[in-house]
Amino acid sequence: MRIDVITIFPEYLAPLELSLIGKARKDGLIDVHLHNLRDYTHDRHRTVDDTPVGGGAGMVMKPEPWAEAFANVLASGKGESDDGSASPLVIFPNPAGEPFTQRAAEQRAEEPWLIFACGRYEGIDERVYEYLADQGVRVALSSLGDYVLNGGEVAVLAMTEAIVRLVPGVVGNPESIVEESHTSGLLEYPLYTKPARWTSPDGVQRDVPEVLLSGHHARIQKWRRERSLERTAERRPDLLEGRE
Ligand SMILES: CN1CCC[C@H](Cn2ccc3ccc(-c4n[nH]c(N)c4C#N)cc32)C1
Repeated sequence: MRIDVITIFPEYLAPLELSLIGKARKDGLIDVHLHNLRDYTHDRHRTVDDTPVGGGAGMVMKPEPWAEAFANVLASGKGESDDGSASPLVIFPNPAGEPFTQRAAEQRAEEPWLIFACGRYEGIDERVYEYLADQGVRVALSSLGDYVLNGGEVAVLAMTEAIVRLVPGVVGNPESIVEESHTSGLLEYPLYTKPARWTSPDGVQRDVPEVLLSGHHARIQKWRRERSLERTAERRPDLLEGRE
């Protein structure tokens, strides 16, 4: 998988060199390229924004630098993708976008080439989306959640982690991405490790649930499913709507 990120803050994406994603890059499972949108400006101040037409607060990102950046990234990616024919999915993190869910992460993990476009200020001139679509580029607007961030970079970090961990070979034990929250459609069951009895700093002796020490896998599996259903009903009843 190739991932390109266009941003005015490439340093925000430094965490993509760390941990699981960093190792996937070293192992050649993914190829990440960062692009500074300001490199596609031609004025002394490297201007990427201007006032909103029609009035309103804040600034809007100008279309010209984005068009130049996409022309460059699309050309460089086509040249480098394995069969040269991969067509990218361009993802704009956007609070007005479709919710980014585990299902969306699974779908994006199938893509050979993703381009993330990080907006800032009040957002990007609408004509950029229209222009890309008219060029036949697949475009998706995805929202990380129902709250307002200051730009797309934090969303790209989260989306990239959720997507890349599903790429075959990235996570050592594929089993560990099967039972987790949201993959099964339910919230994850409570987790415990050793010691079986922990005396917490307040002096309370806290035991691991007996069933987990029984070695009886069917009972353990039943207990875990019951706890998942219980906490999903309590914290996220919306996930249970429409289930059998
Ligand atoms: C006051 N205005 C309101 C509109 C957004 C402006 C900041 N901004 C500019 C580009 C941009 C991209 C994503 C997000 C964002 N916010 N929340 C999420 N779940 C996002 C996602 N994905 C936010 C962004 C600030």
